[in-house]
Amino acid sequence: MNCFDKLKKAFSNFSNKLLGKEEENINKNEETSQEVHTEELQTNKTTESSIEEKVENAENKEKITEKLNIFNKLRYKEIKENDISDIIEELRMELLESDVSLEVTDKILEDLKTNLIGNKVSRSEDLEQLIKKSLKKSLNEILQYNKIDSNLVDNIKKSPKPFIIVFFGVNGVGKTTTIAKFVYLLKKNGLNVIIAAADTFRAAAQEQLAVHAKKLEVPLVKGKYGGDPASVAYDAIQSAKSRGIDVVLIDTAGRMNTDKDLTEELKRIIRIAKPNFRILVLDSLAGNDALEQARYFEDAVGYDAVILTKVDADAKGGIVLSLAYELKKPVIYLGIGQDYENLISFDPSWFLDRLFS
Ligand SMILES: Nc1nc2c(ncn2[C@@H]2O[C@H](COP(=O)(O)OP(=O)(O)OP(=O)(O)O)[C@@H](O)[C@H]2O)c(=O)[nH]1
Repeated sequence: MNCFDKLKKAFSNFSNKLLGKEEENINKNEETSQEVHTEELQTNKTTESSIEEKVENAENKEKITEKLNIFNKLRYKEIKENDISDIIEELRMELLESDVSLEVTDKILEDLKTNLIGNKVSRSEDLEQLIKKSLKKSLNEILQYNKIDSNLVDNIKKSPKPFIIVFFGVNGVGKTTTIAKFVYLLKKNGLNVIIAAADTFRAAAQEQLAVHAKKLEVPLVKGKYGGDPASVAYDAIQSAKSRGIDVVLIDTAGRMNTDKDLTEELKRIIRIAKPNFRILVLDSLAGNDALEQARYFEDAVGYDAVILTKVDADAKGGIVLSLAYELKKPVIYLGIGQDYENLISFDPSWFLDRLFS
């Protein structure tokens, strides 16, 4: 699965540039171009313009090599801010491009500067370790809000029944699909479930959930198109109570931050259903918009945790850090495909391993 690769690459690029590892590649490329050059000379095909090009390439190469040779310049000397400022700026760009927010990027780079500047290193391995240690420590601090004591399924098992969860988020992020995956997970854990199709706004949403409910063999409480979603949630909860069902999952209509009426409606569903747990569903491909959505829903209704969907579609990963650091919200599951089993627990250690393996 390709995910978080961009973020991983940003960190490894920083390390490689500082250690001059890329120089080896440039030298290899240079050898190849020398061979081509010799061939050209032999066949007498060298033109004036190609010579000019080569001079220019050689000059560029010199500049790049000088830049890449940072470690050789730093060896045995105290690292100064000036020595690393260029590659710190390059890392800043790469982190921002990986959906890491400004605030989180600043923290990572400040930590990196604090840990590197003033140090003396004689071996490249020591510098590599120093960089890795600094980055891992920063990310661990950032991700501390992701370290929750026990997972949601265990919490549900320990709590009084029915345990009520409401899912919300903007249109098309994957709420309905995620609910279906969550039903599958709960059933696998021996819990029985009822779904409240409280999206009475989008006609097809009820049918989409009905298909899942049938396949997963769980009861579904539907509402009329345009009807009151809060009463659908209420009916499902009453039904769960009378039938001894463990968990009520409430699907809600997708709503944009501009939908004032739908936001009021969501507040009403929450007031009436009194959920034990509120989940914001975010699309990992939404970039900075996802962070904006997270801020909006926090101000509007508040939530306990995030499920990040479509991570299988080469998610960049920065959003996980921004959510934890800026909103103090944990990501608890990742959607990694469209099948029921494509929902995995998010584990910060797994995330760090993925970035630094
Ligand atoms: N690749 C991939 N696709 C996903 C994932 N989760 C959901 N999708 C797809 O995203 C699309 C939208 O999913 P829905 O579950 O309908 O989204 P929704 O948030 O309920 O949509 P609205 O009710 O319109 O707001 C569908 O095509 C899903 O199959 C995931 O983890 N990975």
